[in-house]
Amino acid sequence: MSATNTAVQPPADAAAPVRHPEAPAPGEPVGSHYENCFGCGSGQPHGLHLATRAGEGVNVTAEFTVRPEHQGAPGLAHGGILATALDDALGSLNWLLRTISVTGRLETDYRRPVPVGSVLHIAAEVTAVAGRKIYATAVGRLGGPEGPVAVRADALFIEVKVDHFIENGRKEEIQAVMDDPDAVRQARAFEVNP
Ligand SMILES: CCCCCCCCCCCCCC(=O)SCCNC(=O)CCNC(=O)[C@H](O)C(C)(C)COP(=O)(O)OP(=O)(O)OC[C@H]1O[C@@H](n2cnc3c(N)ncnc32)[C@H](O)[C@@H]1OP(=O)(O)O
Repeated sequence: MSATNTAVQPPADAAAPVRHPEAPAPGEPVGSHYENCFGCGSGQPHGLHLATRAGEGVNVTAEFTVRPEHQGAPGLAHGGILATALDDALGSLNWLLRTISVTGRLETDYRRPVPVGSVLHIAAEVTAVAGRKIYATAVGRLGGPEGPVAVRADALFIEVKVDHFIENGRKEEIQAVMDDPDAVRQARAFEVNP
């Protein structure tokens, strides 16, 4: 079944995505953007701890191991958690484009239940770019990277500046990030994207 909303489908005049020359090399881990991120941060005990690697194109692969704290129904992953896993893998595509963008829309199809203990093998890629709009898609498979599809999503990400976070985030967390000069330098560098 394909997406139903045209908002997540690129317009005919959208451009093909371009892998940034300073993107992580194929096979390299794509680091977490923030240690307290529920999707990829190491500082969240119940988080998803997504392990993501760069692909050869404008794409990534990631694995998410479903733990008991991720349940919705007994023994099964919560659907919102699965959407989070896809959303986070899609968010890590920022590192391939070297942009900063946030999810505007995420349309998810659930095809198979995902048991606790299983590994969701995620593949995500940017399909097109139109101005600030980044169109991307992600799929999560069970049993291996070629296994049956359990969940998939089409997404629209919107490019933002670092100020998006500074102006909207809670002061305590923003201040903590601002106190780390490396984090600020890295984030600002993403704003300069020839
Ligand atoms: C210092 C720390 C750095 C940390 C870095 C972390 C990086 C990454 C983290 C990743 C973590 C994982 C990922 C996460 O969890 S990201 C977290 C979840 N997402 C959010 O919190 C985003 C909340 N939304 C917003 O902030 C604003 O709405 C944004 C910024 C998205 C747009 O507001 P803005 O005022 O800027 O722009 P605009 O309103 O003029 O819209 C622009 C264009 O886009 C179109 N449009 C917009 N929305 C939608 C929509 N829903 N469907 C269809 N179209 C939509 C709109 O029609 C327009 O089109 P056009 O009229 O031009 O044709």
